[in-house]
Order: sequence, then C-alpha cells, then structure tokens
Amino acid sequence: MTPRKKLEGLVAATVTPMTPDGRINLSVIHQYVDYLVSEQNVKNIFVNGTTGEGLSLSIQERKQLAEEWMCQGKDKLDHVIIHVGALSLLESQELARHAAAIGASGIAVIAPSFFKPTNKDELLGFLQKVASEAPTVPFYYYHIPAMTGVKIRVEELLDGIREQIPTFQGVKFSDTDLLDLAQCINKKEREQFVFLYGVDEQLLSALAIGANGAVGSTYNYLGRKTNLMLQAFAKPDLALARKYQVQYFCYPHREQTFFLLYLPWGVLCVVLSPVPSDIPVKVNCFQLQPPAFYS
Ligand SMILES: CC(=O)N[C@H](C=O)[C@@H](O)[C@H](O)[C@H](O)CO
Ligand SMILES: CC(=O)C(=O)O
Repeated sequence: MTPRKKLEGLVAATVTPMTPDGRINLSVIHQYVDYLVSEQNVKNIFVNGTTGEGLSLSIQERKQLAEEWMCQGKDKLDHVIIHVGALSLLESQELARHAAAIGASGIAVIAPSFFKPTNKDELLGFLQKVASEAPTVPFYYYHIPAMTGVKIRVEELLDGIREQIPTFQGVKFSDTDLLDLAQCINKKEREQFVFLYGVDEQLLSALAIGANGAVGSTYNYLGRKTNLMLQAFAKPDLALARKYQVQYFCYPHREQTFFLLYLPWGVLCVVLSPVPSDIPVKVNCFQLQPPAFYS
C-alpha cells in the first residue's frame, strides 16, 4: 500500500460480506479486493461505512473486518479508509486507535446521530476527540445528513478546523447540497483538503465544482464505467461524461440502498443482483457479478 499518495478518483464503499447465518465472512475478502482491482479498476476502499453497515456491527466485528481489509489490501490497494464513527465516543476512539495500529491510510467519522450535536462546536468537539486518538492518520469528516439528521453545513464546520484537528484531510460529502460543497471547495484552504463526493447519481455535477473524487456503493460494480466518466470529464468531453452519468438514472439505486441497509444478511447480493430470491445463495457463493443491466 502507498498511503501517502493523494487520495483521488474512485473509492468503493465496500459491503460487508456475511454468511447466511449472519456472521461476518472474512474468507471472501481477498476475492473482493482482487475483483475491485482487476474488474473495476478501483484501488481505494472505504470500510465499515454506510454501505458496509458499520453502525450495525459490533466493535469486535468492525475491528476484524478492518484488519482483514488491511491485510488483503496490502500491496494491492492504494488507500484503505476505515470508518470509525459510533454513537459512543469511547467506542469511536477505540476504533480510531485500532485503525491507527493496523496502519489504515485514513479514518472517517460521521456525526453522532441519536443525541445529535446541535451546533458546529459540539460536532467539532466530538470529531476532535476521535481524531486525536490517531494523531498520525489522515482524518475525514463523513457528512451524510440524510442518515444522521445532522445538517450542520460543512462550509461552517471547516472554518479553523485544522487548528482543532491537525490531521484533518478532507470530507466525504454525501449530500445533494452542491452549494455547500462549492463553498467548501472555494475556501482558501481548498488546496490542502480532499473533497470526495458521495451521491453517485450526480458525481458529474460535483466534479464540475471541483470535487477530487468520490466514495460510493456503486463503484463496487460501476467502477470501470465511472472511471471512463472521470476520463471524459478530464479531457474534457462533457457530452461523453454525461452519457456515463446517465447510466445512474436508469436503475433504482435508492431501492437497492434500502435493501442494503435493512437486510444485513443479504447486503452484497442486493447490490449485485436485482432478484431478491437469489440473495442467500449468492451471498453464500460470493459471486461478484454485476447484474446484466450494467454489462
Ligand atoms: C445513503 C448511501 O448509502 N449513500 C452512499 C454513499 O454515501 C451512496 O454511494 C449511494 O449508495 C449511491 O449514491 C446510490 O444511491
Ligand atoms: C458510500 C459510502 O461512503 C458509504 O457507504 O459509507
């Protein structure tokens, strides 16, 4: 792994492979890594986040998964970002220390979502207490207000953030408020920070205002095609880039996400197969085949 390479481009938010009896299935992670690298041309991953259902896993499970992804990603992946957010500050800190100990290339934290921070300073206080437990690991704030209910604008949060969190590296921005994102990117510190967009269906719009890349569930199976969109955008061939973005309008991602979140034993397959009756078998076999729709 080459952790100091700047994080940009696509990051796959990995699903958590499970066995049919509801245990984490570490044994298939090596296949999963190889699949991402060779089939999707994606060399960065975001582990234990929304797609990976990190908040529904135990601390022990999250640590085991982080270790396995790190181990299998060694020499194959560029960046392994571990999401360490939790409702309990102590648990989040423990996960941050663990991620540092296993050599993660970054950690990310969502806002606590039951007893919510009500203003910027409360949120920053929580993030700072987690980040300081991993003082050499790049830190990302994971903004996903639709899930957390914490709507504090990121632009406001960024003011003076480096003073409080010296490891602050950037934001995983999973919201449709592109004005907030644009204002973040236009801050004077923008060169130092990385903005990774997290609403896959409108990544092209985020690229247009300066996002550095993207973290998302769909890059597990649309990585290769979305890389073509990034290339078309860079050229620039906007007509072609739009063609690639449109593929995202043709499939009910939001329904998929619903399944992803609420069927803990079927996560992987719901992403990869639109046929719910196939779920248990496919999870078992860990068939990383995109649905025909995308091929
Ligand atoms: C709520 C959710 O899971 N958001 C993901 C990232 O944050 C996205 O990658 C979506 O899964 C994707 O945009 C499909 O709707
Ligand atoms: C999409 C993303 O980053 C997540 O699943 O956490």
